[in-house]
Amino acid sequence: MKKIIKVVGAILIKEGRILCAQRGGEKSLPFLWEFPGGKIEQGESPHQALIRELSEELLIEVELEATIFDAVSYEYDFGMVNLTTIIGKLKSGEPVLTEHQEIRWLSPEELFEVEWAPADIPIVKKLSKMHFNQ
Ligand SMILES: Nc1nc2c([nH]c(=O)n2[C@H]2C[C@H](O)[C@@H](COP(=O)(O)OP(=O)(O)OP(=O)(O)O)O2)c(=O)[nH]1
Repeated sequence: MKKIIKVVGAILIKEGRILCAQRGGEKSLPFLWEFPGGKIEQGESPHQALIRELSEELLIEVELEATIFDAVSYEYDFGMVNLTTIIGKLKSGEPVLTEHQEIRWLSPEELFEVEWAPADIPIVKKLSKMHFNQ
């Protein structure tokens, strides 16, 4: 039985575009693209973990939707990632890269121009067919 890694990622929307982040080269899944976020710590809700992670890794404050957008599981060689995603928007600050290699605001139809972490594919597929007004 693989270890279960609970992760939460943000689908941050601005002017119809989605914030996409490229992982660093020294991490697991090097240079693949992901939704910014990270591991949920003991006792945290996904929302609490996401607010903490985004303030730590991108130095931003966000407003999150109350409901979960989607959740998927993917078995990597290092463990089973349970990825929960939540839609939100920037409340203050502009993203500052402290861990990521690069960030891009991509429109839904541009999402597959970058190479995503395998766990994210079903979520990215769903988003690529959507349209965001703000
Ligand atoms: N934040 C985030 N992580 C993702 C996504 N998709 C996906 O497979 N993951 C994986 C990568 C990591 O294994 C884990 C997230 O943990 P983390 O953000 O704390 O990762 P990390 O690179 O600092 O940790 P590590 O795996 O190198 O120990 O979930 C995603 O969209 N967003």
